[in-house]
Amino acid sequence: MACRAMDFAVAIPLGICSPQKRDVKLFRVKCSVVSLTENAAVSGSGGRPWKVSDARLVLEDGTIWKAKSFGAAGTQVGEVVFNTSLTGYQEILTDPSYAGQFVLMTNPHIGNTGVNFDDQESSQCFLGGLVIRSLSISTSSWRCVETLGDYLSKRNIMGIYDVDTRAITRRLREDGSLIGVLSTEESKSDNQLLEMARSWDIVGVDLISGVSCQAPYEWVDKTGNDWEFNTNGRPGETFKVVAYDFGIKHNILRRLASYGCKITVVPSTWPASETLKLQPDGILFSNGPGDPSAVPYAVDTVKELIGQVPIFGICMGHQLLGQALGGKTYKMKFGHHGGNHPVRNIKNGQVEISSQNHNYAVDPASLPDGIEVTHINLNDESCAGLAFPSKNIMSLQYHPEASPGPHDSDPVFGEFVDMMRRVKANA
Ligand SMILES: NC(=O)CC[C@H](N)C(=O)O
Repeated sequence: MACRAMDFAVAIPLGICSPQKRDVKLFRVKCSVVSLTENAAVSGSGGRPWKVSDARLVLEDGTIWKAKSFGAAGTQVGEVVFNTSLTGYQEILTDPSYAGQFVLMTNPHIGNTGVNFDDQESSQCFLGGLVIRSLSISTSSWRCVETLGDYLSKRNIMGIYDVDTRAITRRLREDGSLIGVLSTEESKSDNQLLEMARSWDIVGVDLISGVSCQAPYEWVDKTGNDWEFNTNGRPGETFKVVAYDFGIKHNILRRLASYGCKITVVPSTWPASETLKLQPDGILFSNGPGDPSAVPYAVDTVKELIGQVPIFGICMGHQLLGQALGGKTYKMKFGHHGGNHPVRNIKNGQVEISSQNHNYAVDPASLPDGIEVTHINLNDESCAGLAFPSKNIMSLQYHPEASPGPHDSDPVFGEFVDMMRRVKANA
């Protein structure tokens, strides 16, 4: 890695700007830049380590936010959601549940650790784009293999920076998630982009079919020894799990493998009858993008499998279980997205600091008798977990596989294994 001192022009906002007009002052500072190669530091114009060009984010409420682009150029429509994680931008970029969405990071400083290929949650970026306040002018991490900008460019994902993310977040908190259009194309007028935003919708769209695997496969990767944090109580026996891929994150598979599961991953449309032929000890319904009401075929599959073998649902999987059990899901105002959301585990009274990414939730009042709410989101008291003990079902609305710093939610994988062991022993 090469390290050199360079001059950079840095835009500093003077006070709070209106969305239409930025009042910025440029001054030059001396910075130390760590680049991946001698040339990579000057991949953009004017000696800057990133490409600089004008971009706009046009929201369906008619506001226009001037920004600079990095990553891919073009025009893209999506739903804007804000994520309160301080870091983990790479896991966010590769979480298939963000398909169709622009992720706005509330942490203003993004990109400083670059990107590595070990932390990916899937092999692709499915999100619509990334919206950040400040793109780090230097990249420094022993694990880094690429800058964030280069990573996005190669994957044709748009990013914008130098935008007032705090003001947009406040708007989303007041008005709820909004559809927006990101564009680097000067030929498109503001009105054209606004029209695009207003004529697009994410509700009712099956986004799962675009992210699920095409054919079943066996998961072989394990949580590497360096990263393993839970070596206690590992069962000696192996449990066969079929994992439905609605947009599955690799760490769900790694944590299941770490707890002794042998996993077959199957596509979202995989018939229940074929799953039962594999004689699994348990079934996992994964996370996934979009509206659970847009995938009735998945709800039908879940219905057919309920009561057959122990089931664990995560996020979209939890929502599909909620519907399959006769309950309703609803769209939240701006959802939960971040690595620092408190959840109360009602079973043991403990509070878990959790990773979350969802815009829909299960309405617990709509569920039939016998189903228990096991977890509550402490930010808004919404349902964060369910159990249906008589049918050996458990589910979480958030992401126990994520390691947003704490590993508070990891033991739930052990609970799933215990449930499979119990059922196997009584068979
Ligand atoms: N992470 C997920 O599985 C998200 C579920 C669903 N797409 C939602 O937004 O609520």
